Amino acid sequence: MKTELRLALLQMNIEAGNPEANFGKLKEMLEEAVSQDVKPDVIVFPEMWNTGYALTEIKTIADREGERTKAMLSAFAKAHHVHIIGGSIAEGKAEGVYNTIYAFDRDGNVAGNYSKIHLFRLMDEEKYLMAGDKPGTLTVEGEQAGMMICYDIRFPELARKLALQGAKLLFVPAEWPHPRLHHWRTLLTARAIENQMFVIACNRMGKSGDTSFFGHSMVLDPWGETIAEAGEEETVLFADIDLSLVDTVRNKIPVFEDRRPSIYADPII
Ligand SMILES: O=C(O)CCC(=O)C(=O)O
Repeated sequence: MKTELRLALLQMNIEAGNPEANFGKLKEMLEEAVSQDVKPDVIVFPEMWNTGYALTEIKTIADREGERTKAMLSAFAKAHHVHIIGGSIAEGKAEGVYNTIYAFDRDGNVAGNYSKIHLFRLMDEEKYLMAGDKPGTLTVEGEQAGMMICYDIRFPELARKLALQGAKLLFVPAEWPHPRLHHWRTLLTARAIENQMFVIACNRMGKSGDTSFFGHSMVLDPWGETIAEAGEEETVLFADIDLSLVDTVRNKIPVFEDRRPSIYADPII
């Protein structure tokens, strides 16, 4: 298993209500990511990349059971022998639409999935989307990893639960808009420092109605240092990480051994 990994984050524009255009854009950016001399080991996309926040029509345009997305991403992962954390999609199910990540291993098998637990009321998500009810985990190169989506990063309990389950990496697809860049950077950095894990956060850029999204996709190491950060433009952000740094940091400052959950933790954490 490799410990040194090259990551590629597809910081893309998303056309609200136009899955055809978004599938086309994603395909172009995937090709760009794998056309480099040094191939990525893991590719990550933003939140709701298939439909954007076209919530009033989301039931009609959501991907039924994620079938189209799974077919495309599984084939790509297998063809290029790459892990894919497939951003999130609007996924249509009998009971409603979920905001769901599908992740794939290098052979194109589904490695994990996660439906957003915390719906963001400022964008009316709770009126149109169903909330997931379980944390999202997977393994990447034999190491545990977790998945959260956008607003979820305001809930440190979820990241801590994933870290306690062994996650060394946390993937965060997002559609995080202006003006809250300070919150984005600070919350991601805090999740990395307090859990001593890599945080890999892929945000969209571009506009949707009156809302503009600032990009600034980021990769943070277990010290909370920024390994890579994009600007506001459409781009593939590359970053090289060494997973062994997680154990180095956890051994140096043994936060997980020093916890006193009997004093302050909710009994279910
Ligand atoms: O929490 C925030 O400020 C942004 C969250 C958000 O845009 C989302 O979850 O879609």
